Amino acid sequence: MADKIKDAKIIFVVGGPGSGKGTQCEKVVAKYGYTHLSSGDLLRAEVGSGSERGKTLQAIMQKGELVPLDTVLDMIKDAMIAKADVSKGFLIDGYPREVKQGEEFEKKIGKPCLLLYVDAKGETMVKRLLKRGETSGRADDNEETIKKRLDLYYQATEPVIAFYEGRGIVRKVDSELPPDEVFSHVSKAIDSL
Ligand SMILES: Nc1ncnc2c1ncn2[C@H]1C[C@H](O)[C@@H](COP(=O)(O)OP(=O)(O)OP(=O)(O)O)O1
Ligand SMILES: Nc1ncnc2c1ncn2[C@H]1C[C@H](O)[C@@H](COP(=O)(O)O)O1
Ligand SMILES: [Mg+2]
Repeated sequence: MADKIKDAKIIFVVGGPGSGKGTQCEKVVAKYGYTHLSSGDLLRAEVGSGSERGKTLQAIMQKGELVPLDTVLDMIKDAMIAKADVSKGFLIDGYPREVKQGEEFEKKIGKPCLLLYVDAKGETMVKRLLKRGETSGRADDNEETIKKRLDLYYQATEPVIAFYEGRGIVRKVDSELPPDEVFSHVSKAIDSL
């Protein structure tokens, strides 16, 4: 089954909570027709299904913690396989969250050709998430959980960027700029592939 995706074009989209990963991915989908898979969205879909597994996931996500690696990797892999025949490339948004996740992804799925690093200041991310929380309905868009998500990002996810910098595949975009300006830099990174 995994043979179907072994040669797929894979882009990791990494950045802090509220940095603008999802916003940029939507624009990439519109321009390049890539398949956008957000690990957070896949997990929220499972929560929304009302399953027992969803209940366990909800409790973890509400606390701003990471769900177990195998759970999230299996979900991504299944979603990739489901789209393999029609996909021009995959945007994996919100994964890897820690170096181990990247290593396991490469063992079970394949290697990324690009890591798009969506960078914004901590205070900007907090402001954006509090604003988003007014309408998002996301249980983790509240002050207490945002702080935990941000701390975890700096502690566990920033080392992922350093790891892939060693491979020369990281392109950093300044997400303090307006979304369309950020996207012009994202486009340059993708066009350089
Ligand atoms: N460049 C930008 N300038 C101003 N606002 C932005 C920008 N990019 C995104 N936003 C807004 C849209 C959302 O309301 C909010 C968070 O963006 P979003 O794309 O959902 O972040 P994200 O996907 O990185 O967050 P999360 O990790 O929580 O899923 O900020
Ligand atoms: N890659 C992931 N590993 C573990 N947990 C994850 C991953 N992606 C999402 N999650 C959980 C934990 C996050 O706080 C929530 C929301 O994710 P988001 O990318 O902000 O939508 O889901
Ligand atoms: Mg998102």
